[in-house]
Amino acid sequence: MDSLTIAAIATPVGMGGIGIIRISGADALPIARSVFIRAAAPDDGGERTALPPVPESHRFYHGYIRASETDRILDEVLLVLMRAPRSYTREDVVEIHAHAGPAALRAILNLVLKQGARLAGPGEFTRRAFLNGRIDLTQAEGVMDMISAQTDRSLDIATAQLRGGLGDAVAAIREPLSRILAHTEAAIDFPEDVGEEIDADDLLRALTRRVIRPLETLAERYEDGHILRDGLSVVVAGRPNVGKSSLMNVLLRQDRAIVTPIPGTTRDTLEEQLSIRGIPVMLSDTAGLHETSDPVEKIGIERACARLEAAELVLFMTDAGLPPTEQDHAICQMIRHKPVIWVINKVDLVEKPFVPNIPDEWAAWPRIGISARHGDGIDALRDLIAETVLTSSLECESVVIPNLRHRVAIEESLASLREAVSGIDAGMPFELVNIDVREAFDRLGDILGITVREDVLDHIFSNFCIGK
Ligand SMILES: Nc1nc2c(c(=O)[nH]1)N(C=O)[C@@H](CNc1ccc(C(=O)N[C@@H](CCC(=O)O)C(=O)O)cc1)CN2
Ligand SMILES: Nc1nc2c(ncn2[C@@H]2O[C@H](COP(=O)(O)OP(=O)(O)OP(=O)(O)O)[C@@H](O)[C@H]2O)c(=O)[nH]1
Ligand SMILES: [Mg+2]
Repeated sequence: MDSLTIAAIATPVGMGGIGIIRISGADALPIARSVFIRAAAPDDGGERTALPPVPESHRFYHGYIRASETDRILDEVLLVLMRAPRSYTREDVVEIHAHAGPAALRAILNLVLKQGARLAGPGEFTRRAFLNGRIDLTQAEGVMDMISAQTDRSLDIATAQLRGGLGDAVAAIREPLSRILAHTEAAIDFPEDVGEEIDADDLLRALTRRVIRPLETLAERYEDGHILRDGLSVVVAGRPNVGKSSLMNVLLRQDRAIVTPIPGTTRDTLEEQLSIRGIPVMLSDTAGLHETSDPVEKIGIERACARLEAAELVLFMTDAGLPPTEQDHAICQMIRHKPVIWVINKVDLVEKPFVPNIPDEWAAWPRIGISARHGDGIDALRDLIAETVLTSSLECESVVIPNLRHRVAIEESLASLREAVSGIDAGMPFELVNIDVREAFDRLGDILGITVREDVLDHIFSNFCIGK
C-alpha cells in the first residue's frame, strides 16, 4: 500500500444537510490550503484570507472552496484540521464539511484529487487507523459492523467490539501463551540452562488453565454473536392454508406475501429481515407442506424443507379449527430436534382451539393462540420468540465472537493447543511441541491483525464502504 494522501466523500450519497469530504495523509494540509479561503472575519478588516500557516488543530475554520483556475466559489464550508497523531488515521486529517448534494460533493472531491490526493479505497481510512496502530483488527471490523448495524442488539455488539472487547479478550489469552512460548523456546535454544527446569505437568496445567479453557469459553460465544449479527433464522412452517403468509405479513407490518383462501398460494420461499424485540431475525415464509403431484409445488416444498433444516427457530402453525392430520405429524418429525413454538392460528373462528390428545413432543413446545388476520396474540408471540431465543442460546455478554474469521482462527488455535497437549503427554521433545504452541499463538495474532496476511486484510477491508 502506498502512503499517498487519500480523499473521499465520507457521508452517504444523496441529499442531506451536510456532507463531509475527508482527506488523510502528509499532504492533507497543503491540499486543503490550496482549495480553501477563509470567510472575511470582522476583526480581519473584512478581508478574505488563506488558512494561517499553522492552523490550530481541532478547530473549525469558516470559509469557501474555490477552484483556483476559474476562481469560482464551489461552496461555503467549515474546515477542520486534525493534526497527526490526534486523528482517526493518526495521519494529518482535514475534513471539509460542505452542503450535501451528490454533485456539490463530487465537485469538491474532484478539486481535491486534482491537487494530488488519491481517491481512497474501500475502508482505507480505517485500514490506516489499523496499520498505524490506533485500533486492532477486531476494532476495525467493529467499525464496519457498526455501520451496517440495523438493530439495537447488533449495535451493542459492534460498539463493544469497537471499544476493544473482543480484542482485549483475545489479547488476555495470548499473553500467558506468549510466556509459555518464551519458556519452551528458551528450552530449545539454551537447553543446558532451562531445559531441566521445565516441568511437563506445570506446562500442561498452564496451557489448560490459562489458555485452552478461556479460549473454549470464547469459542462458545460465537453462535450468539452470529445470530446478533446476521439475524436468527426463523421459519414459519405448516400445512397449506393455515395462515403462514398472513403471519409473515403481520410480523413485518406490511403486505409482503400473497394471501388467498386457496391452499397452495405460497409456492416459493420468501425471506425478510426484521427486528423482534431488538433481536435481528431472518424470517422465512414457506410453501404449505403436503403431498402433491404438482411439479411447481413440489419444488416449493423441497425448498421449504431445506429452509426448515437450517432453521434456528421454527414457528409451527396449525389451524385452531382443524384437528391435527398425518401431515402435521410428518412436519413434526422433521422439526423435533429444533427449538419450536407452536402457533395455533385463526383462534377468532373457534370458541376453543382444537388441541385433543396431542403427542408428547407437541405438548412440550411453548404454544400460543393467535389470529394473524385480526392481530390477536401477535405481541405475545413477539415476546415469546424473544424469550425463547434469549433463554435458549443468547446470553448477550459484552464479548461475543461475531464473525467466521474469528471463529476459524480460534478453532485452529485450539486444535494446535490440543496437539501440543498430547505432544507433551507423549513426552515429545520441546522442539516439536513448540511448533504447535507457536502456531496457536500466531492464529490468535491473526484475530488482532498482528500476524495476519495482506490478502486477508484486503478481503476484510474490501467489504467496507468508500470514505470509511
Ligand atoms: N466529523 C467526523 N465525525 C466522526 C468521525 C470522523 O472521522 N469525523 N468518526 C470516524 O470514525 C467517528 C468518531 N471516531 C473517531 C475516533 C477517533 C478519532 C481520533 O482523532 N482519535 C485520535 C485522537 C483523539 C483525541 O485527541 O481526542 C486517537 O485516538 O489517536 C476521531 C474520531 C464518528 N464521527
Ligand atoms: N379467520 C381467519 N382467517 C385467517 C387467519 N389467518 C389467515 N386467514 C385466512 O386463511 C387463508 C390462508 O391464509 P394464508 O396466509 O395465505 O395461508 P398460508 O398458510 O400461507 O397458505 P399457503 O401459502 O397456501 O400454504 C386466507 O384466506 C387468510 O385470510 C386468521 O387468523 N383468522
Ligand atoms: Mg402462504
